[in-house]
Amino acid sequence: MRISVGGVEVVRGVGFDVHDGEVFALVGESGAGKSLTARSLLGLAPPGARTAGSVRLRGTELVGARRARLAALWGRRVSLVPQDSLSALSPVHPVGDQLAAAVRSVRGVSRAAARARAAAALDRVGVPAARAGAYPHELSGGMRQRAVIAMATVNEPDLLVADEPTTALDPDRRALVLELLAEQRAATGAALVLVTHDLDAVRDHADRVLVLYAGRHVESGAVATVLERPRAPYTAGLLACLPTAPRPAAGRSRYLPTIGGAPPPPGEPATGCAFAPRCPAADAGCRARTPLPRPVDGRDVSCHRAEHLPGAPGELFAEAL
Ligand SMILES: Nc1ncnc2c1ncn2[C@@H]1O[C@H](COP(=O)(O)OP(=O)(O)OP(=O)(O)O)[C@@H](O)[C@H]1O
Repeated sequence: MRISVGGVEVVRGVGFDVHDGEVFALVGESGAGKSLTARSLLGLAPPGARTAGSVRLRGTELVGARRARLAALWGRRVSLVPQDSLSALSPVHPVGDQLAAAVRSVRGVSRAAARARAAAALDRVGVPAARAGAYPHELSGGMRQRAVIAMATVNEPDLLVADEPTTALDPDRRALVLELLAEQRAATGAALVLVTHDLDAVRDHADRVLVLYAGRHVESGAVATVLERPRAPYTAGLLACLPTAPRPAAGRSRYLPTIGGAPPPPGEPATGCAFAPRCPAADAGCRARTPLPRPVDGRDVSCHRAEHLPGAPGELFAEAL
C-alpha cells in the first residue's frame, strides 16, 4: 500500500499479511509511517491522506470502500485499541452501558442480552460486575485501561489494531495492557497488529515483526529471526540503542547510544536507500538504487548489503555508534 498526505508519499509501498491469531508488530522511529499503515487496516486514514493499493480484511477491500461499509466492519471484524483510555470512553455514560451500546450497534440482540455480553467482556478483563455502572472518571487508570480493552474486544473482532497502546504508561500499567491484550487474543482468537517503539515488548509478545524506515519496508519476519540476527543495519541500529542491549564495558559512555543523524524529510530521497546517509555499511550503490524486499537468511530484507556485512550487523553498528 501507499499513503500520501498533502501530495507527499509518506508510506511508500509497504506490503504484509497478518495471519489468524498472531501478533504482528510494526516498529520504527517516529514518522516511519507505522500509525498510518496500522490505521489503514481499519480504513481510517486521517483527513487529507490518500491510500492507494489494496488492504483486504478477509477478502473485503478497504481501499476506496464507502464509509458505511467500513463502519459495518468496525468493532465486529476489526477494532482499534486506543492509546488514551480516558478520551476513548464517553464521560457521560457508565462503562457497562457503553459496552452494551457497542454490542447493540453491531448485533441485533435485546438490551438484556447486550448487557450480559458487556458484563462478560468486562469480567474477562477483570472489571468486577459491580463496577459496570461506574462512569469512566470514577474508575482508576488501570480499571479504565481494562474497560477500553473490553470495549475493543466485546464483539470479538478478527483483528485488533493497537497503536502504541503502552507508550504513555508506567511499566506496571504497560505490562498489564500487554497481558490483557494477550489474554483477550487467546479468548477470542483475534489477531493483533501492535504498533510500538518498544522492541522488548515485541520480543516478549509478538510473533512476527515489520521494521519500517521513512515509509519503507526494512526487514520483516519471525521475531526470533529478525531481532536475534538482524540483517538490515537499521534493525541492528535500533537494537543496539536499546537500554537493555549488551554494551562493551571498556569506554562505555554514561549516555545511551543513538543512531547518528535523523530520518529524511517525508518523501525523500526519491531513489536509493533512505537509511544510507546514516548507515555505516552503505556504499555508492545504496544511494543509487532503492532496495526492495528480498528473502535473505529466513526473513525479507530491503538492503543491498545484507549478505556482505562484515560480521554480525549488530556488532558492526555498535562499533559505529
Ligand atoms: N494527519 C496528518 N497530516 C499530515 N501529515 C501526517 C499526518 N499523519 C501523519 N503524517 C506524516 O506521515 C508520516 C508518517 O506518520 P505516522 O504517524 O504514520 O508515523 P509513526 O511511525 O506512527 O510515528 P510515531 O511513532 O511518532 O507515531 C510522518 O511524516 C507524519 O508527519
